Amino acid sequence: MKAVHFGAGNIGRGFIGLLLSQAGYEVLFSDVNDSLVEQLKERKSYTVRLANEAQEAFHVSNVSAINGKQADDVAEAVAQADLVTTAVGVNILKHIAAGIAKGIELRLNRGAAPLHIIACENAIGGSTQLKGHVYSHLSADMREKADAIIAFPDAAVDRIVPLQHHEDPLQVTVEPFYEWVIDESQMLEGFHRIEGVHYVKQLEPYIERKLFTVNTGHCSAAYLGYLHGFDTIQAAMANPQIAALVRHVMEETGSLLIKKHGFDQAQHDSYIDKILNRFLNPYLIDEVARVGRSPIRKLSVNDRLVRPALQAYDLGMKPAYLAMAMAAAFSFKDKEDPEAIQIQADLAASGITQAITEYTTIPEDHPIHAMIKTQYEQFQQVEVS
Ligand SMILES: NC(=O)C1=CN([C@@H]2O[C@H](COP(=O)(O)OP(=O)(O)OC[C@H]3O[C@@H](n4cnc5c(N)ncnc54)[C@H](O)[C@@H]3O)[C@@H](O)[C@H]2O)C=CC1
Ligand SMILES: O=P(O)(O)OC[C@H]1O[C@](O)(CO)[C@@H](O)[C@@H]1O
Repeated sequence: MKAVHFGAGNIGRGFIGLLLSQAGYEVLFSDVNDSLVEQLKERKSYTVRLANEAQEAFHVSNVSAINGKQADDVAEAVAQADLVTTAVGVNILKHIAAGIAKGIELRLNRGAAPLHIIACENAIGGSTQLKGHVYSHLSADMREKADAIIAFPDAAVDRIVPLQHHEDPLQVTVEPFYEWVIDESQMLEGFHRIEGVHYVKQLEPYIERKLFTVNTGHCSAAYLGYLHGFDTIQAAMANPQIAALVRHVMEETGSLLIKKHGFDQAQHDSYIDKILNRFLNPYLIDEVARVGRSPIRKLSVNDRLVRPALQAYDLGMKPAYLAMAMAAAFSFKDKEDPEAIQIQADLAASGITQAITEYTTIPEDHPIHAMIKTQYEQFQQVEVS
C-alpha cells in the first residue's frame, strides 16, 4: 500500500508518517523543503523519539520523498496512491490543491481505484476545505466523476511536536500521546482501516473537544506567557497565575462542550487535567512563538478562540476567559510572525475597536466585543506601566 503525505515536517514525520509506516504503508512525502526532500530520498528512513524518561526510539523505514515544486511528480504520486494525507498547515492547503487535482484527473482517466484524501491539520473541516480547493481546479465533468470515487473525510489530530533542531535533521521528538480521529461517515464503502486511527460516525464532538481544549488552552498559555515575558510554554505554565487563567479558559470551553455534546463532567475534568500535564512535559521545550504562531488564523471566526466563545454566548454563557485570551492574542507582538506584525500594524493604524471586528468578525455591538476591548485596554495599561 502506498501513501502520499504532503508536508514532511514535525507532524508529517513525527505522527502521520510514523503511524502510516507502522500500519504497513510505504510513505512518500511531498515537501517543498529541498534539503528535507533530498535527505528522505537518500536515506529512506528516519528516527522518531518519544519525549519521556525512556526516550523510546522508532525507526521509520520504507519512506521516500518527492519535491512538491515538481507538479508532474506530485500528480503522478497522487494518481498511484492508495491514500493521501496532509499536514502542511491549513493555509497551505490551497497551494497543494492543483497537484492533487491533476493527480485525480490522471486517476480518473486511467480508471484507477477509489481514494481517500485526509487533511491532518488543526482546523474544523480541514479535508472539506481541501476538497473545495481541489475541486476549483477540476471541470464539472471531472468533479462529477470524482464524487463517485474520491472522498475527503475530515479528521482531528492531536500530538504535540515542538520546533526542534537535532544533529540528524530527519530525527523528530514527539510527545508519547497521540489521537487521530477520522469521520467514517465521509468514507467510501469498504474502506481500509488504518491501525491506530479512531473512526467515528460523527466528528464534530471530537474535533471541537480537541480544538477547544488542547488548542484553545495551549494558545492561551502562549499569549499570556508572551505578555508576561516567558519564552516557553513550560516556563509560562510554571507561573501559578497563568496556569490558573489557562485552566479557567479550558473550563469555560469545557462547559460549552459538556452542554453542547453531552460529555460527562468528571471525564471532561480529567481530560483537562491530562492536557495541562501534557503542556508541562519536561522532556519537551515548546516555544510560545510556535504555539501562538499565526494569530490572524487563531483569531478567525471558525478557530479555537472565537468559535467556542460565540457558541458559549449563544448557549447563555459569558465567555470572559476566552475574551481575555483573545485580548492577549491581540497583544502578541512576535516580530518574526508576519500575522502578528500585520495585527500590530492594524492596531496602530485603526485601533482595537476596528481590529476586533476585522479579525474576529464579532460586531461592535456584540457583548463579547466589549469584553475583549476592555481586557485588551487593561493589558495595554500593564504593559505601559
Ligand atoms: N506540531 C504540532 O504539534 C501539531 C501540528 N498540527 C498541525 O499540523 C500541520 C503541520 O504542522 P507542523 O508539522 O507543526 O508544521 P511544520 O512546519 O513542521 O511542517 C509543515 C511542512 O509542510 C511543508 N510545506 C509547506 N508548503 C508545502 C507545499 N506547498 N507542499 C508540500 N509541503 C509543504 C513545509 O516545508 C514543512 O516541512 C499544521 O496544520 C498544524 O496546525 C496538528 C497537531 C499538532
Ligand atoms: O499548529 P497551530 O495550529 O499553529 O497551533 C499549534 C498547536 O499544535 C499543537 O502542538 C498540537 O495541536 C497544539 O498543542 C498547539 O496549540
